[in-house]
Amino acid sequence: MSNYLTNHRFLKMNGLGNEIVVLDLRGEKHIVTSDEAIAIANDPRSRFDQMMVLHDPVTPGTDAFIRIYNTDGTIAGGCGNGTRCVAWALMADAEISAGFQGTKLHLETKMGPLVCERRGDVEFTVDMGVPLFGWQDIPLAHEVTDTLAFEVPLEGYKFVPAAGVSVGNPHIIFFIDNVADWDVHKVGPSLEHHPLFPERANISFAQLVAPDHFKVVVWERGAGATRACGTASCAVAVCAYRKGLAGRDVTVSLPGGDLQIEWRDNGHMFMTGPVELEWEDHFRPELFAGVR
Ligand SMILES: N[C@H](CCC[C@H](N)C(=O)O)C(=O)O
Repeated sequence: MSNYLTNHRFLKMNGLGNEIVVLDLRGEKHIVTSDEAIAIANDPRSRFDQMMVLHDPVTPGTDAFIRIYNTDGTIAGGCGNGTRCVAWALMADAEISAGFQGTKLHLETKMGPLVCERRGDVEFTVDMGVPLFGWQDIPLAHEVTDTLAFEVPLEGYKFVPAAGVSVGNPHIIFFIDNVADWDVHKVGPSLEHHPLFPERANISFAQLVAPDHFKVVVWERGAGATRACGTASCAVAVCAYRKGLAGRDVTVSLPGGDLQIEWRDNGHMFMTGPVELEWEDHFRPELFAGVR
C-alpha cells in the first residue's frame, strides 16, 4: 500500500448501519486505486460498504469533491448515507471541520453537486438532485415500454414487474407484498449482474406499509446486502409516487432504521437522516492489519 495515505484523517462512521469510511485526502494529489480500496475494505477494522474519499474542490464555490468506492473497489456515482457522514465530518468533526461555521455545505461528486444542511447534532438533509427515468438514463440494455413496470425474471419467485430509475446511480425496485418473503442474498447477485443492466444495478424490494411509509431491503451493487441505502430510499420514493402508490413525503424503514424522503415540486429529492461516528484516527499502515 502506498504510504501517501499515511497521516491522512480516517473516520469510521455509519449511516443507519450502512458502513462508511471517510478518508480526507484534501491537499493530496493521489487518487486511491481500486486495489487499495479493496485492501482497506478487507480489513475487519475498516470494513466498509462505501468509502468516501475527500479531495480538493473542483467547482469554485464547492467545499470538497468526493470519490465514492464500493467494497469491491468500483466507483459509485452517489451515496446518500455516506454523503451525510461527509457532511458531519466537514461541519462538526473536531479535527477536519476546521471550525466550520454555518449549517450548509456544497459537495460535489462525478454526478454533480450535493447540497447538505445540518438539522441537528447528527441529523442532516441532503439535496440528492433530480431522478431520471429514461431507459438510457438508468441505464437498461434495451428499450422497454414502461420503465416503471418491465419484466426481469426472478428465479424461484412469482413474477413482479420491476421499476428502474437513476438517482445518480442505477436502481431497480420490486414493489412486493412483504419484504420478509424475499431473500436478497439469493436473488441479489444475479439481478445485480443481469444483462439488462449494462452498468449493473442496486436492487431493492419495497413493501408499502402506508402511502407515506415503505419497508425496504437492498442489495447494493458492489457491496451486497447493506443495512441501509440512501439512494435506494430516494429511488423507491420517486418510483412509488410515479406509480400512484405514495405521496411526495415518505418514511423509508430499512433494516438499520428510518430515512425521510421528500420529492419536492422542483423535482429535487431531499433525504434526511442521522449519522454515527464509530472511531477516528490518522491513517497508519500498522492500524490496518491486512493493509500493506
Ligand atoms: N449506500 C449508498 C449507495 C451506494 C450505491 C452503490 N452501491 C452503487 O451505486 O454502486 C447510499 O446510501 O446511497
